[in-house]
Amino acid sequence: MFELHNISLKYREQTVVKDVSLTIREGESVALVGPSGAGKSTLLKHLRSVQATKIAWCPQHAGLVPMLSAYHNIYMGGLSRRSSLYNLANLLRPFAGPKTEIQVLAESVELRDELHRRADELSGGQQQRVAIGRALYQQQAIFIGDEPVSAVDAIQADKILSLISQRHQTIVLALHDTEQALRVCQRIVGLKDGAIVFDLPSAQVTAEQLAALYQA
Ligand SMILES: Nc1ncnc2c1ncn2[C@@H]1O[C@H](COP(=O)(O)OP(=O)(O)OP(=O)(O)O)[C@@H](O)[C@H]1O
Repeated sequence: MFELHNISLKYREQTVVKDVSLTIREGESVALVGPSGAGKSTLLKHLRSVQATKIAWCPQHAGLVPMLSAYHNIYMGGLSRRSSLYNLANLLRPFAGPKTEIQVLAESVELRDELHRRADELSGGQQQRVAIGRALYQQQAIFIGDEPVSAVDAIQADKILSLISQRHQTIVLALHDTEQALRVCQRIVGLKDGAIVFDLPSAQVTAEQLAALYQA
């Protein structure tokens, strides 16, 4: 799925990911963990760019269209599967097919009454669940999520992450909550200052390794 060899990534003159090598195989679930600014988002964006057509993408900031309903924002995940004419007509009056699909999807991310409300009238957690719905509606094999459940309560977060796992062959997530990362992903990649500090099966990651990652 991904094979990076000694990759460095920079913004203007500043290198923020340094000499990283990382291979991710089909079927793996991988969590990137590490302190703020470690380079997790930058690395995820790079992974997204190398497999652009195969990725369901859930960014850190939901990036919803504020004046459109939750329904239409989720529908956007499937835009590329349909013609422009179909998409335009569906914007004016939703067709039965996508309407049913999106209702079912919305239920699965615990959005029921919110589906026809404007995105900018939803809470942060509701907006994040719309963004997850939009990513799920992309119906791709690989899910890349940058803190996809950071604004959702712990019980909902676990349910949503297991839904994401069920629906994708391969998942790569940046997660701040290391316990959640250990629960959800089989493999943990610890990043610090743009470099990989450890890359281990979840069962082998120790509390000391995690603590060291977050020490200044
Ligand atoms: N668009 C940008 N332009 C310039 N520098 C950036 C940009 N985005 C991120 N950076 C810098 O790159 C470094 C890595 O940022 P990145 O967002 O990848 O970290 P992160 O581990 O995802 O952090 P967080 O957990 O806070 O989201 C940081 O020093 C950040 O300031």
